[in-house]
Amino acid sequence: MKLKVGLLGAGSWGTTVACLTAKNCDTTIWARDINTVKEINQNNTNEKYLPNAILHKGLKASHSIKDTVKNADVIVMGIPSQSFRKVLEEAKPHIRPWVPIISLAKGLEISTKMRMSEIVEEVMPGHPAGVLTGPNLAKEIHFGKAAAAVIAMADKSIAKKLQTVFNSGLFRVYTNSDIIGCELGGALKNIMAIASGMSDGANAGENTRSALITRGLSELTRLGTAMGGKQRTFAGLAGMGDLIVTCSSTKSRNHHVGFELGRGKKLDQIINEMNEVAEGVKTAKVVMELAKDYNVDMPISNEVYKVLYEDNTVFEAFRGLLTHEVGSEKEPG
Ligand SMILES: NC(=O)C1=CN([C@@H]2O[C@H](COP(=O)(O)OP(=O)(O)OC[C@H]3O[C@@H](n4cnc5c(N)ncnc54)[C@H](O)[C@@H]3O)[C@@H](O)[C@H]2O)C=CC1
Ligand SMILES: O=C(CO)COP(=O)(O)O
Repeated sequence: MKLKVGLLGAGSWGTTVACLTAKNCDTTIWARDINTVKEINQNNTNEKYLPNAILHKGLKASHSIKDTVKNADVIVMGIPSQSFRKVLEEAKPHIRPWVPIISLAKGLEISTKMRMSEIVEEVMPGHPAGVLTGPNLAKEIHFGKAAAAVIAMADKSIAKKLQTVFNSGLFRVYTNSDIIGCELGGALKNIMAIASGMSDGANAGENTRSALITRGLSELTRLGTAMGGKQRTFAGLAGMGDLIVTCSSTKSRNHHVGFELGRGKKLDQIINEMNEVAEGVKTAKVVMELAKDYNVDMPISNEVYKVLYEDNTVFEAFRGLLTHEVGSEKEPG
């Protein structure tokens, strides 16, 4: 018998992942907007988030969280980080005991500095928590371009079972037991993507972008390992892989925010003009606090933060980076 997936959140990635799981499992997706529910059920489209895409014909949409999760064998959370807890709490009374809960989100909760799997453990103790992450631009995957991802869970046997839920011909899902590293890789690379976008928007050049990616990897690995992630994870799909794609692609929303900042637009205007989330904008706040808590030097994140929240210009950010002491590449600084 096919497993049943209940997926909460019908944005671009939630809808894309629902189409992937619909190939292997009975999948129901919850959308908070009734028009999105009708559109998915009647037309097999979700134009707001996946323009010109035809969704999997077997995918069902629901406007009821209860109906989406009550019979599910796996819950997938396609909700951005700042709303993740609220939606999970709404779903909680209807989720069956011990059902695994997999996060798709790449961010940290501002008020608590928590990772999404920590929120799952707090709200729903006893349920295996995991994350699906990696270099996965929704708009490419939906249109059938090959990609690889990681499912990270503490329990290897459950991760192995869930591999079969998400894996398909063109979407290759590896397992990893380092959930801390995988979640942090996904959250921290978004800030580097804003930095890289700023550099591209200001026409700084491709050598600059490459330097930002490489030093960004070093920076996120420093914080990530201090917080308990494994060094190897940051060199894998959830770290370097995701960092490269998000820092180099104009399809990335975080890169887009940085690009527009680099062209001189104000953050409020950029956000108001987008109808999708760029998680790095909020994660930058949390990361500056974590850098202090763990006493880790994060020069790129610090400059991004000052552009986002202290009215610094992109020019000042680059000057800040260029005047930062140049250490040895081998040293942590
Ligand atoms: N789009 C992509 O290519 C990828 C996105 N992600 C991550 O997946 C997560 C979800 O992102 P997307 O689907 O891309 O975002 P999106 O901006 O396309 O859509 C967000 C969805 O969440 C819903 N939502 C937002 N706040 C809500 C609330 N308070 N209550 C209920 N629903 C709410 C929206 O209605 C929308 O359906 C993010 O953390 C993102 O970083 C991860 C990999 C790839
Ligand atoms: O995480 C992503 C690709 O792996 C998507 O990045 P953005 O949220 O910046 O679009």
